[in-house]
Amino acid sequence: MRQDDNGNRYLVATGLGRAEAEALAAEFEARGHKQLYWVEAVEPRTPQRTDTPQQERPEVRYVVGGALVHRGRVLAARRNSPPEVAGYWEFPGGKAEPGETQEQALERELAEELGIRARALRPLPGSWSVRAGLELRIWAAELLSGEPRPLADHSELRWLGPGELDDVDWLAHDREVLPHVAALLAED
Ligand SMILES: Nc1nc2c([nH]c(=O)n2[C@H]2C[C@H](O)[C@@H](COP(=O)(O)OP(=O)(O)OP(=O)(O)O)O2)c(=O)[nH]1
Repeated sequence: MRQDDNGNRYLVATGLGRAEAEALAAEFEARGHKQLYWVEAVEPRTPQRTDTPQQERPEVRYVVGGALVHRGRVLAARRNSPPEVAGYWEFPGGKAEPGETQEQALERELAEELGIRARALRPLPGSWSVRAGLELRIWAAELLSGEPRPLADHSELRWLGPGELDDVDWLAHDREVLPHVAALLAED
């Protein structure tokens, strides 16, 4: 898979064994300016329906979470709703509106939810299906101004240092991106 610096994700190659795919990804990664390459395991192909009318294919919408890094720590936010995710920790953010880029959506959501100005820096590898037609992406982001406060969707905020990433009960998808977040903290 390849992801460009706008968060657009492309299938580069398929049908390769893990080792061959990893080698190819490493080769592309070494050459690709501002592009991320990685390997994903896929289920064996199932027969595709070819008669699905266009209007039945759901449009994909993105939820963008921000790994907001500041002074070597990342911000975790505890959701207060809806019930199925309440109490769990996430990277604050929300759904992109039609016509909005992922960066714009993240910067708007962080302003609305936390009362801060932040800048989206780059997408971290990975994409997760929250439900049909809704994909989660996590972006690295930096704090430009303000002190985050839980204004809307969260009951609590915590700045986590490199040794504290496992200290909160993350939503399952967010947990998968933690190795990349740890790498961000090491860079900061
Ligand atoms: N914002 C955010 N949502 C996440 C993360 N991980 C994760 O599984 N989700 C899920 C929880 C929700 O089902 C969905 C995001 O919806 P949301 O409630 O944050 O989006 P929103 O603020 O635009 O919501 P709304 O105004 O449409 O109600 O994605 C994450 O790190 N950040």
